[in-house]
Amino acid sequence: MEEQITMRGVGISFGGAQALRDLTFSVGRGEIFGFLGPSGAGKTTTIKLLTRQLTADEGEIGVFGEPVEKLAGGAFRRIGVLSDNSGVYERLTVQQNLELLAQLRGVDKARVQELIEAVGLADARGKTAKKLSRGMRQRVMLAGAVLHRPQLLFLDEPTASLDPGTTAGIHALLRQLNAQGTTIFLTTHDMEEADKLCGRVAFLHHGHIEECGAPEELKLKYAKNEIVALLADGRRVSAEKTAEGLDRIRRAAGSCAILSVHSQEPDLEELFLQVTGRKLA
Ligand SMILES: Nc1ncnc2c1ncn2[C@@H]1O[C@H](COP(=O)(O)OP(=O)(O)OP(=O)(O)O)[C@@H](O)[C@H]1O
Repeated sequence: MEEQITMRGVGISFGGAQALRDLTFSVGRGEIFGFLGPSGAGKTTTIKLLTRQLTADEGEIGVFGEPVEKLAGGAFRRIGVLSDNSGVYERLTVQQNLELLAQLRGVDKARVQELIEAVGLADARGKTAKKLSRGMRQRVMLAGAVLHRPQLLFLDEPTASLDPGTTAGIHALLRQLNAQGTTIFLTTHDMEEADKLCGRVAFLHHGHIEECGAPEELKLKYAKNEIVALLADGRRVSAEKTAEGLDRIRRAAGSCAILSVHSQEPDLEELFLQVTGRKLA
């Protein structure tokens, strides 16, 4: 798979405190890659390194197959970023904000209309930015980040503290962009979001990747070697996930019907706790 992002042995410290150490991972073209970690784990710092807002103390960083320090202006036009630094002009309306950006990026106005609809702001297009709710503002910034159909999109906690409806709308837009070819690097501490959206996730803990893989793969890897049967009399019987375990359940059930047998798979939240010893939020 053509690599859009690579990091090898990357480290950075701030005033003697190591924020990232030996960070090594890559993201291939067309992926939605989730970078998961609690507050302070180093997620934003990683995005800043990948977008050249910071320089690493050690290691190699590549974007579009080139060392990040060699990326020229043209390459940056293929990148979109939504982060804490993203902003809107308070006195301009939703539409004016996006039209201004479109003009700066040489994007046609029809794309602005298309995105205003896609992020569900058609009714708010004439509202000035200072009157927007947090969720609306976030959607304007997201529309701004993807106006130019970037090949690679960095999203720093795109749905943090948004209501479920707005979150679902943003997820739909991200899936659509991804289907059209945009590779997405997304930080979050919402495990459900990661599970729904991401093909692969990395668990970041104290500036280091502790685990990386497809959510389903990780769930299987850390699945307890256990099956649980639900019996018709309401009992739950658990046993080892082997032929003997199944026999044991049959014996325990006796003449009682076995309604279901499930293997115990952890969700990503439990997995993160298991791998890092720490809760995500
Ligand atoms: N410019 C800076 N100067 C000093 N310390 C910094 C700077 N930027 C980040 N840090 C420190 O580096 C560590 C990682 O911060 P970072 O913002 O990358 O975490 P994060 O995972 O994005 O957290 P959050 O989810 O709260 O945004 C933290 O300990 C933070 O205090």
